[in-house]
Amino acid sequence: MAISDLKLPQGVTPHEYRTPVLLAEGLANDVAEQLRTAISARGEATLVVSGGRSPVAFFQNLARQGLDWSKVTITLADERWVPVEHADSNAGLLKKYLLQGPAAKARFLSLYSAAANLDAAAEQADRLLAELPAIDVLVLGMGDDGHTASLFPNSPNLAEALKPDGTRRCWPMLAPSVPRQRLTMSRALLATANYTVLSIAGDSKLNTLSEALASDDVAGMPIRAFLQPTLEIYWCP
Ligand SMILES: O=C(O)[C@H](O)[C@@H](O)[C@H](O)[C@H](O)COP(=O)(O)O
Repeated sequence: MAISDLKLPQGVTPHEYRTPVLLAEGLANDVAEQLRTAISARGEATLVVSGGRSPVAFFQNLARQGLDWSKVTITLADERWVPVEHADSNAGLLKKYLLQGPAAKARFLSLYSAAANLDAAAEQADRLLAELPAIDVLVLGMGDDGHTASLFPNSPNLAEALKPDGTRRCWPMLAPSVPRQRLTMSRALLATANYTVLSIAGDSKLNTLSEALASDDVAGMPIRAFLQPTLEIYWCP
């Protein structure tokens, strides 16, 4: 199966690449172009990315792009509630692969804080995100269970975090896998992005996407909240 075999809703555009290397290059070029356009228009740009295992090559390619990184604010769609030195920290991943060379000049906003507990950390991140300028580019990933960001099926707070008109920007969430304690941007905040990308690789993610397209039960598979105009889906086998 290829992404061209799926019947995508109007306004959801597939971008197919032959290999993960080509996808990482293509996505980095397109994201950089969006950021340059935002800087020309407003004098600044805001990028929200996801963590996980797959975005490393994309981050490395993006860090090499010529743009005025001092005008870019970067933050995460979601974070594991662990300090930046921890192997599972998404901020740690960004520091290692994206905030390097000229891209180290970007302003990074961390969702993580060493608060008393996860709820307090989410409240602190919520206050921080009130300062986030308009999101120009959002890059989402997707898990095989249909989660995106840290909007996990069956997590406490999921219904609140998925409210299309919710006013809270960050929620504490529990993932089924370690580290379980997560912080996620709400659906309502994520939905404000001007250019939204879903970046996925491999057949199993394509099967998950196909399953997600077959129903509109958003709580069952939170990625469904984003399978609507406008979304750019980057995929490679
Ligand atoms: O911190 C995280 O884990 C994420 O932001 C998460 O939503 C991720 O994007 C998906 O789990 C897909 O991860 P992979 O792309 O590594 O498979």
